[in-house]
Amino acid sequence: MKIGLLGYGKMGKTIENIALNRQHDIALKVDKDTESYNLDGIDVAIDFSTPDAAVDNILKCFSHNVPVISGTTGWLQHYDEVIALCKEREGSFLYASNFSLGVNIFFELNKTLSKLMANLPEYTISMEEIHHTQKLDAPSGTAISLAEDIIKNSKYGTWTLDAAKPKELYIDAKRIADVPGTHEVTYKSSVDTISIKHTAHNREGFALGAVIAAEWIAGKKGVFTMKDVLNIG
Ligand SMILES: NC(=O)C1=CN([C@@H]2O[C@H](COP(=O)(O)OP(=O)(O)OC[C@H]3O[C@@H](n4cnc5c(N)ncnc54)[C@H](OP(=O)(O)O)[C@@H]3O)[C@@H](O)[C@H]2O)C=CC1
Ligand SMILES: O=C(O)C1=N[C@H](C(=O)O)C[C@H](O)C1
Repeated sequence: MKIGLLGYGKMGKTIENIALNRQHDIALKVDKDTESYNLDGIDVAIDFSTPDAAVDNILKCFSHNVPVISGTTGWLQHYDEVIALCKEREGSFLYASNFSLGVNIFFELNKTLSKLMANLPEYTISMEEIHHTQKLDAPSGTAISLAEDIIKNSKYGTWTLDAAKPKELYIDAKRIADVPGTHEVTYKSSVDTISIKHTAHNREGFALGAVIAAEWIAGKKGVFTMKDVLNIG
């Protein structure tokens, strides 16, 4: 498969190694200095760029009829318009806030736990996410996905980064050098604490999931999620 890497930073380079090991060609590498790029002959594009660049990259793939998967976070205020354009242009698109198998299992655990806790208002829920200091967005896309699933089954109407808003689900977004990505959800009452936690040890799980998703979407049309790829949940 000929892969185009839209974004060739920490994730783009990790994806390149895994894709080459799985016998794919990296036919295009795009970074901030790329003035324009040509998608001719690309089977699937993989976007791990920046919050400001992701939407343009994705729309360009729709225009050139190239299936695209995106792991870039921090652009979700445009998600609905991107999906509408994908459908209008009969494109192929998959966004995941986190491509790792472990986090996708963690998403399912989080949903199950939130349903079990739905009628127990004595528990206060909070979240913590920790990432490296180069990360541009906060909270992480993964934390937003977890929060949205918790909110559906809780008294909270929205999430917040402000600990002084007790009616909202608090996400403590910490930035510490070299941390690839840690997420924890905690339910606390006066008598006990329940918590679930996922810790990424490196970026390889994210990158392998992205390459598996790229292999899966090749030749398909539509809007997909990692649940379609992994057949879980
Ligand atoms: N969904 C998931 O599983 C995961 C998602 N992420 C997300 O992926 C994104 C990238 O992460 P990471 O690789 O760590 O970040 P990096 O900062 O290491 O890489 C970003 C890359 O995007 C490039 N870039 C900047 N502008 C453009 C543009 N207009 N078009 C194409 N590329 C551009 C940068 O170029 P230059 O090098 O020249 O600056 C750089 O190569 C982030 O949003 C992050 O949150 C990260 C890990 C897992
Ligand atoms: O920027 C990162 O590094 C990561 N970003 C994703 C997110 O925002 O959730 C996924 C992962 O946690 C690493």
